Amino acid sequence: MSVIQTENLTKIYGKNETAVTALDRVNIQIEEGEFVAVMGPSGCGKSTLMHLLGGLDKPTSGIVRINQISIAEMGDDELTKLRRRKIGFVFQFFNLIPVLDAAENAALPMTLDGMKPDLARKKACEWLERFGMANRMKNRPDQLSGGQQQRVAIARALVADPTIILADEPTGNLDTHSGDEIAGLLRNVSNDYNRTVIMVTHDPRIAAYANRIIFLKDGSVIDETILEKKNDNNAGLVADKMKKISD
Ligand SMILES: Nc1ncnc2c1ncn2[C@@H]1O[C@H](COP(=O)(O)OP(=O)(O)OP(=O)(O)O)[C@@H](O)[C@H]1O
Repeated sequence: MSVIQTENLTKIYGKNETAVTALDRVNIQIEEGEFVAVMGPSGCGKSTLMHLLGGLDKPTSGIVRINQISIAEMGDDELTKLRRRKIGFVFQFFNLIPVLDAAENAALPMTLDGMKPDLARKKACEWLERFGMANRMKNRPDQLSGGQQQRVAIARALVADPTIILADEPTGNLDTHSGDEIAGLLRNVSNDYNRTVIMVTHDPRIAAYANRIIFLKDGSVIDETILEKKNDNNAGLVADKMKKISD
């Protein structure tokens, strides 16, 4: 059953002569537990798509369904609950709070949602331990490497137990080695914990960790590739496709 589905999803910024069509009748369907990468040249609409899927912005026309329910039909309370509990967000620049330690940062969505700090911290620590951060719980962000900070941000995205993770260029601010580790971690989150992960990236090597790649150009889906198994040739295949699209 699809967890996310769009129907003729369209977003136009501005009006009249300044109007920009960022997404043009996009139809995608994403199943439970999939790890999908979204790729395409700069300005093709990747971030716009993520914002609409996460209910952070509204489409000009068309529909986003999460677990078969159109988010346009949700009231404000329901939409807030969806964003807080059903969807976890991961960003390029981690967005951690400098004065909080790793566990407090990862626990934040639960403490903001009214959970007792001790219990929220326990839940956050469980995810941090799974991500190899057991001895870093009390470190503040400035005492952590970029890759470690992104692990904290991913733990924060998962702490409320959402089924969907939306990651916008999660490796964009990391070196090659840390980028690989984070992409591998997101793949494990999808495979081992049955979360649906959608990740924007411009890096073919990172996209090759996904099970499926959706290619966007000028606001439209122009191609899709299913990657059956992780292997060393996938990044090359994806890079070739990207080059063809960009030419
Ligand atoms: N708030 C906005 N107002 C006007 N135009 C916008 C706005 N946000 C995005 N756009 C335009 O919509 C198009 C799609 O932008 P979007 O950020 O979704 O692309 P992207 O594929 O994520 O790009 P990049 O890879 O460079 O981050 C671009 O032409 C962009 O300039």
